[in-house]
Amino acid sequence: MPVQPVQVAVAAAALAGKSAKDAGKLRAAYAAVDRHVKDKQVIGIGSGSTIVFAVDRLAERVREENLTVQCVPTSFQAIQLIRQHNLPLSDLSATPKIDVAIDGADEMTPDLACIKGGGGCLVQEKIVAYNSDTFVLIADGSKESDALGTKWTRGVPIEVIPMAYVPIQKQLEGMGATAKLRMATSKAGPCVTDNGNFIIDAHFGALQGDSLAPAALEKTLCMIPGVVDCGLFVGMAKEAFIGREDGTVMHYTRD
Ligand SMILES: O=C(CO)[C@H](O)[C@H](O)COP(=O)(O)O
Repeated sequence: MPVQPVQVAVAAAALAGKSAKDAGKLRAAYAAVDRHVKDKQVIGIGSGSTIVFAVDRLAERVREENLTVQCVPTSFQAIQLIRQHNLPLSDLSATPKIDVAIDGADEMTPDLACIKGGGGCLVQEKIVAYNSDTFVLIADGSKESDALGTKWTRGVPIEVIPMAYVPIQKQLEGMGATAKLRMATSKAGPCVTDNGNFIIDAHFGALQGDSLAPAALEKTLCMIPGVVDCGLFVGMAKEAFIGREDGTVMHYTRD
């Protein structure tokens, strides 16, 4: 898969006080917005900490260039971000065809397969990505990996219907995974997604070999009754912008 460095223009003020990691997220986000966003587009807005920088840049461009865009959110967090920046909020009913969706990732391989859902928004993220012409990942350099499951060891996030979580957890353990029900922070009990479901984080080790290859595992997981979707995104992203701590931004493209 081709990968090459790209130039990104970022004002020094935007980087002031940022850690090298956050500066990497910001540069990646700006690179994606500057290369992909055009007037009159419908834009999918991902979730997480990196997308915050992308929405900042998007709002800046909309103001400065007088762009007309529609924003389709992937989570309640994304709705709030869109509203806070006074960007036009849309949804898949009003604008079912998305021109470009931009989103973060928890771990990504050079073929642009990734694990998503660290922030618990994987279901809507996958729906928005699937309905976009171009799905672009943005991340800092800590997300680059040779094999999924080796850097992001918290497990593949799997959104499940609450009444089914125990049998699904047992089935995942039978497949050799460490499967944990994600618990909420600042609230007693499980983490409840924007869709009213639970999340099981299933760590299988490195996702390699016949049955654990990301594409095969994604299909297997999604076939389990009660699973709504999983955080393996395979063959979806066409490009990725990765902001490394040395200040470079690497641009990955998939044929
Ligand atoms: O999938 C996600 C949320 O469900 C995020 O995109 C992913 O967790 C990356 O987050 P961050 O940008 O904070 O590293």
